[in-house]
Amino acid sequence: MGRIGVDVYPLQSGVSLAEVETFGKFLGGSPANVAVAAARLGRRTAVITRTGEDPFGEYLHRALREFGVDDRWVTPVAGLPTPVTFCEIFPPDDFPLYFYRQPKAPDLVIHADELDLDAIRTARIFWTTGTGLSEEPSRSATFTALEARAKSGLATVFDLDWRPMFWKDGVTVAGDGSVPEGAGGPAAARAFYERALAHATVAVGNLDECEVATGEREPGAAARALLATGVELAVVKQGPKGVLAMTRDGASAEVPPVPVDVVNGLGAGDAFGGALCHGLLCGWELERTMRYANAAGALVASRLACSSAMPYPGEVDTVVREGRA
Ligand SMILES: Nc1ncnc2c1ncn2[C@@H]1O[C@H](COP(=O)(O)OP(=O)(O)O)[C@@H](O)[C@H]1O
Ligand SMILES: O=C(O)C[C@@H](O)[C@H](O)C(=O)COP(=O)(O)O
Repeated sequence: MGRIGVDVYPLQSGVSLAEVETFGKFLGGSPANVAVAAARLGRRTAVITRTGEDPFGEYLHRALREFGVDDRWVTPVAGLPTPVTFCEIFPPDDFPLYFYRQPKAPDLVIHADELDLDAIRTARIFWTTGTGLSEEPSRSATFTALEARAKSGLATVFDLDWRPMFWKDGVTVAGDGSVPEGAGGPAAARAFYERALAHATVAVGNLDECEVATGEREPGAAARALLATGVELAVVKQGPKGVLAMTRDGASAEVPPVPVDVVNGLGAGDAFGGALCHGLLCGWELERTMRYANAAGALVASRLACSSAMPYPGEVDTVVREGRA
């Protein structure tokens, strides 16, 4: 549940958008990418989101269906354009994103009373992200969905997904923990993140995101701080440094990165997420799941796109086996 948009990515690397001449068009938006990634690995997936009532919205429906992702819970919002996202590609580690989500992204207009709570309750995995908490009515809808999951005994993943540009800065959280509508910044985000994590069983984030959510950026301390919010599994992604995961019952797995020639690091986290879902659904032990997700992330870092670059099981198996993407 959450963000969707059209990624308009340069077909030239190492140049600023001012110089790019040609672009490719891809389905994007982190949670939508995660659904695509899990579908590529053979899972039955769906997304809950909204698009504009425009040709890009139509494209996203078509792309979801082509990827095998159920689009029945994707509805149009009249009067708002489908968001587009540009990036610049400066390998190996600089990939600035330029989000065009004005005046408001349709995916932040998800209303709680329009949710199919039966479907949300019974999904074997429910995945949502921090961006959904950045504005109303999406914030309340995200909490409603998470609350519906709370006693399900099924995996509920909260992806910290910190995108500061979606949060309005400059207003601090009031003493009672409430935040005026439209106010934001990391302090406000943390209060909402804590509330979301209280309903989640799995937390996943990169180091910047862990710092926003917990104040910690040393991987072990961040994982422990996430566990302290009540989740059963904390996953700290470290980009080219691999991943650390810890469970509430004391297990941990630290997996080194798979060496890779990076083309575009964007989407690695979402590939990782889809593979994490696959490992959880397979019931694999922690270390195996982390190695698999790590390999899926590295594979997408070696490719230009996000959604259409998500790997098939044979590709991930080969990287796990050979230790190189
Ligand atoms: N340059 C890279 N080399 C090898 N593995 C990578 C690289 N970038 C990402 N990965 C893998 O993908 C995972 C997610 O990437 P990361 O950049 O940490 O997430 P996000 O995209 O959410 O910030 C990493 O934990 C790692 O397993
Ligand atoms: O998340 C977005 O809205 C932009 C995405 O479309 C893009 O695919 C991306 O940045 C993926 O995020 P990541 O996997 O966390 O790098």
